[in-house]
Amino acid sequence: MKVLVIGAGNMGLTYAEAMSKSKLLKKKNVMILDNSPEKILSLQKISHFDVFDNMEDCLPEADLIFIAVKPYHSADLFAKMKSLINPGQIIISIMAGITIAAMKNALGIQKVVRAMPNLPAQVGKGITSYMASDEISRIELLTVENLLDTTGKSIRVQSENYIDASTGISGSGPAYVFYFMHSMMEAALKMGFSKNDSKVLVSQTFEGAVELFNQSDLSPNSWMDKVASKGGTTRAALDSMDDNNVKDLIEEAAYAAFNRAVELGKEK
Ligand SMILES: NC(=O)C1=CN([C@@H]2O[C@H](COP(=O)(O)OP(=O)(O)OC[C@H]3O[C@@H](n4cnc5c(N)ncnc54)[C@H](O)[C@@H]3O)[C@@H](O)[C@H]2O)C=CC1
Ligand SMILES: O=C(O)[C@@H]1CCC=N1
Repeated sequence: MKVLVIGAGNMGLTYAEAMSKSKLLKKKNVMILDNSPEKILSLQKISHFDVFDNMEDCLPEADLIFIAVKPYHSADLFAKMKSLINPGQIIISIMAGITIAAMKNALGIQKVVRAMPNLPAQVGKGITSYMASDEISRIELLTVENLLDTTGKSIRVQSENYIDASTGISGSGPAYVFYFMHSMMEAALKMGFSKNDSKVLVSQTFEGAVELFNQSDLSPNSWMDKVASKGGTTRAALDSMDDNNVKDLIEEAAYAAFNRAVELGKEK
């Protein structure tokens, strides 16, 4: 099996590396295509898979094609792909918003998977939601799932609405966590800690809290109660967050990303 990744950016490169290191594919079975001359130059220096700058040299060879360009580059890309693609090939798109119907229509093919991964895929801790068109067989679906899982975990959903929704939760979610980390690091700096100590205090707090959560069945609320003593410091912080509607604002932010994903799918 040969896989072509189109777009050697944050996500495309992550998938190419994860797949080429996995037992599913040999290094030489992963191809990567980009149209940026600088990207090609840097890839040729470091990468252990075949690098291409010309679609005609790689697309016809591929059984499976990962599309990892920005949504606003998709129309141009589809126009270039259309005459080279064949109906047996499987497309896996990780582009936010771009629907299965739009890809089928633009490429004139039927076997399409739409997936929404996230950036922790770079360290094998990604979470991907995905949905496949009916024309993908069970065996093909298993292969797709195995490839997606080279970057972490995955869930299959039955409606594309959940792909847009998961964009608002897990796709964009790492940035919300970094936002929270940044705010806590700023507070630590203001309190007089060095940059390095601020970083350690915050990162270890996040890592420890996530580990506690993962190793138990307790809800986040139950864990909050374990940290907060009656009349104590944590209660003062949580009350301040409640008074400022932080919970509602976070929910609103997640919905803003969800709605933007839906909008992206409607843009030409
Ligand atoms: N960055 C993230 O955390 C996530 C991104 N995504 C989705 O992944 C996709 C890629 O995002 P990033 O990797 O962050 O973008 P990026 O900008 O890092 O990479 C995109 C790459 O595509 C290349 N490219 C553009 N047009 C091309 C063409 N016609 N042919 C070949 N190569 C072309 C660019 O030169 C660039 O190297 C986006 O559609 C985004 O919605 C999904 C989940 C998470
Ligand atoms: O911001 C974006 O549009 C992409 C999709 C999810 C994460 N990054």
